[in-house]
Amino acid sequence: MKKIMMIGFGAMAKEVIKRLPEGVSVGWVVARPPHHQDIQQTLGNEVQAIEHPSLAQGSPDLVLECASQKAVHEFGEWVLNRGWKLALISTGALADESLFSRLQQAERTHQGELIVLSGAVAGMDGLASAREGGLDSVTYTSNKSPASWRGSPAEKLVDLNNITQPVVFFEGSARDAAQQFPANANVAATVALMGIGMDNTTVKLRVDPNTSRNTHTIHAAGTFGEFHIELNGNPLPTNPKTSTLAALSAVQACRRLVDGGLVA
Ligand SMILES: NC(=O)C1=CN([C@@H]2O[C@H](COP(=O)(O)OP(=O)(O)OC[C@H]3O[C@@H](n4cnc5c(N)ncnc54)[C@H](OP(=O)(O)O)[C@@H]3O)[C@@H](O)[C@H]2O)C=CC1
Ligand SMILES: O=C([O-])CC(=O)C(=O)O
Repeated sequence: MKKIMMIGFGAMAKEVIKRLPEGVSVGWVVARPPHHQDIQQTLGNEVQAIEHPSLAQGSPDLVLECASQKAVHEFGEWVLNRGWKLALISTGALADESLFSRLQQAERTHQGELIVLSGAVAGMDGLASAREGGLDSVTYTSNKSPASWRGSPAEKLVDLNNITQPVVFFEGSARDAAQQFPANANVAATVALMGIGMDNTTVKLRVDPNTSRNTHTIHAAGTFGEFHIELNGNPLPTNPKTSTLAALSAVQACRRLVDGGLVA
């Protein structure tokens, strides 16, 4: 049995736990104390609810971060310094150059592994392949409902309660998008990491009152040719910001623990 450590016990973590493949179980959940009772009641006393990975008894086969960019800052380096495997969903944390280089250093020094989950988008394998031949431009657009942007800085840029037409309220680099919208634009960072980087990837964030889906569009051009991907994702019923596919990408990472890396 492979044992994973979850960081976070919100909408995505709960969805991942529900869908864990056979042969994988949760050994530890890192969460703030108010969640501990819920964790023990839901998952039983075999699972350790802890405030920090250092409190874990034993070693996980994989640490799955499903929490926040802040959590990557708080725990990422510690986990990699132990030589553990760390899969990130809050990939926007890597827009912080200093954190990214510390995580890479820890990964190299301690033979840990830093995994960027593909999350809510598809096509990251093709984008990474295209990069090998040289990419001229990559543009990523995120289009979501007003509910998906609530609680983000979009509230100050557009009247989410009264819009009648789609509005692009942010256009800039992937680095700025990921840092200014930490709970909404991690995909911008993922696309940047797989393609032409945080400063050269153009990002547009758009609110659309006529959609209930999270639509991710990537346009990439380079030596390989050109591709255009549009992915219309269903949000999780428990969090309209978060696409179901993002949780499924974490489930797939768990499946690779038992099935090996044959199917990427
Ligand atoms: N890469 C991608 O494609 C995608 C990435 N995401 C990212 O995934 C993450 C999880 O999403 P989701 O589950 O829907 O979000 P939720 O807000 O539903 O849950 C996040 C949970 O993580 C906990 N958490 C956050 N920071 C910390 C911390 N520093 N220490 C301990 N616990 C922490 C929160 O605890 P508390 O209640 O105590 O605050 C909360 O329970 C988010 O960062 C989101 O932006 C989401 C979708 C796609
Ligand atoms: O789930 C999504 O649609 C994307 C998302 O929240 C993010 O990029 O942070």
